[in-house]
Amino acid sequence: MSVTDSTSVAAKPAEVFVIFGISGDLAKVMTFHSLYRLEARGLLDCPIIGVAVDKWSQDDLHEHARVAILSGGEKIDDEVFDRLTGRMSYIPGDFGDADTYRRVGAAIGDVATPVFYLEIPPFLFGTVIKGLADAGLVRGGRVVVEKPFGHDLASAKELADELHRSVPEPQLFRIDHFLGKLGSDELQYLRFANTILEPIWNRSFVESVQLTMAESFGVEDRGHFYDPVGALRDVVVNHLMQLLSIGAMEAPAGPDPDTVKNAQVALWKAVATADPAHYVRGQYDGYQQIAGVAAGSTTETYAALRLDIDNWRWSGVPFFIRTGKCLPLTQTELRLVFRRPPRLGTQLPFHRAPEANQIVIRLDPSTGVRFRLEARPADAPDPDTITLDREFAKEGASAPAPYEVLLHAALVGDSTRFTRQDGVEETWRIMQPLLDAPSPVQPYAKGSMGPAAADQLIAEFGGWHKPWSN
Ligand SMILES: NC(=O)C1=CN([C@@H]2O[C@H](COP(=O)(O)OP(=O)(O)OC[C@H]3O[C@@H](n4cnc5c(N)ncnc54)[C@H](OP(=O)(O)O)[C@@H]3O)[C@@H](O)[C@H]2O)C=CC1
Ligand SMILES: O=C1O[C@H](COP(=O)(O)O)[C@@H](O)[C@H](O)[C@H]1O
Repeated sequence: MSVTDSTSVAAKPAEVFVIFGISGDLAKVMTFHSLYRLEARGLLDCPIIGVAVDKWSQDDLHEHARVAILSGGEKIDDEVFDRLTGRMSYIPGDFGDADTYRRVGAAIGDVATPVFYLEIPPFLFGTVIKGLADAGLVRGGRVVVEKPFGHDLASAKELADELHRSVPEPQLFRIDHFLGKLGSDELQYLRFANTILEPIWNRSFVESVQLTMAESFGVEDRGHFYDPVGALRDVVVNHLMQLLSIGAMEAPAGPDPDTVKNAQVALWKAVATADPAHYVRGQYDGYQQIAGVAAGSTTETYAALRLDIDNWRWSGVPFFIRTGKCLPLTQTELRLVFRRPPRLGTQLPFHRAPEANQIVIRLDPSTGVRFRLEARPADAPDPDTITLDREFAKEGASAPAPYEVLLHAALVGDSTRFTRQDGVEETWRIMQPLLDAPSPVQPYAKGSMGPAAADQLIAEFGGWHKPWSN
């Protein structure tokens, strides 16, 4: 079976959900809370078994769940909480010990469709997957794995080879939480459901595209994790490449998971490998003092790069990507900058050349769309740029969080929002030259928009636009 074939596993709902690593940080910040919210919405209907090394009692498990849900900002409804904890149990065990899998097997019984969620460090993926496979537990079920999927192209292939020895590709669900974001859906819908947008979403009308993921916080509490990784591996090769594909791909020819993924992969295949000459790396002042950061570290906390897509839709339109920690705001957006209009043939005595139109799709911190247009306000001497903004959700409205969306999709067996191995390899292929020949890292002040060199990267295309924030 090839890595591009994931349709052969029919979408059967999970009969049991087994979480390896339930004592970890991700479970604390995301999993318990997401499961609670799914329970509240009536979307859970199978037992949940947590597995980790710690010797937790059933009460410990419930207490961890309660603390995690409360610290996620949720007000606990006792009836929902009791229903959730009523379906949860815990198995302590060493991931390297065959007896752990025997006990998991005894707990799940002879179900045909178990779902295993591996929220564990990646060096343990192989051990746990082999343990499950050797114990005959994977069956017709699914194994959900967390990022990172390798640290470069070669290691991504090695990891896949290791996983495929125990679990075929169609049964592997790789999480990229950007695919669970509401904004990713909204961007797709906006693009393909509007007759006035699709015809202009190409090189005939668009001059350049800017993708910004700015974060106002640093990595103070996770220097150990971040320092060997850096911005390119942490968010560009995965999250921002997903966003790029959704913003630039052709409309999928159908809604089934493989057809959607084929459209994404086709887009990535058309992206030229990145050029180190068009790559700027930055590091915020003070980063080196963080616990867990190596002395003299050259890890980037900021990355800006240019990508070129060699296909009929995008040839000649540069895509500029930037992301950074400790920037002035937290905001993620995709911005299309259109070509300028020609000289105006109007008789009106206007002194100002029109600006290029822009369409901005914002994904975070809230979702929305902005149109920047030229207009002639009645009360002004000259025309001006006006903005037409629309938030996609009412303030305070609570949409499903990405992990809620993704865990539910894994439970029901819909693989559309999970990354396929050929896509993983394409995105590493694009970034590999930047890993092989990283440009020198440049310092930048906390609260700035990154190093000045990033402005040079985009200077001939009008510079970076200030992100749309409220
Ligand atoms: N934390 C986050 O916000 C995010 C994490 N991820 C990914 O999710 C996965 C899990 O992350 P996270 O929860 O932060 O990881 P943790 O380090 O908190 O560990 C997760 C689980 O693995 C166990 N574990 C860790 N190291 C070992 C070891 N050497 N031997 C045996 N068990 C071990 C932990 O046990 P114990 O509790 O006893 O240490 C825990 O149960 C990783 O792949 C990470 O990249 C992805 C996105 C966000
Ligand atoms: O995976 C990661 O993503 C977060 C950003 O995700 P968001 O949903 O909060 O926008 C990033 O801060 C983190 O460094 C990275 O590991």
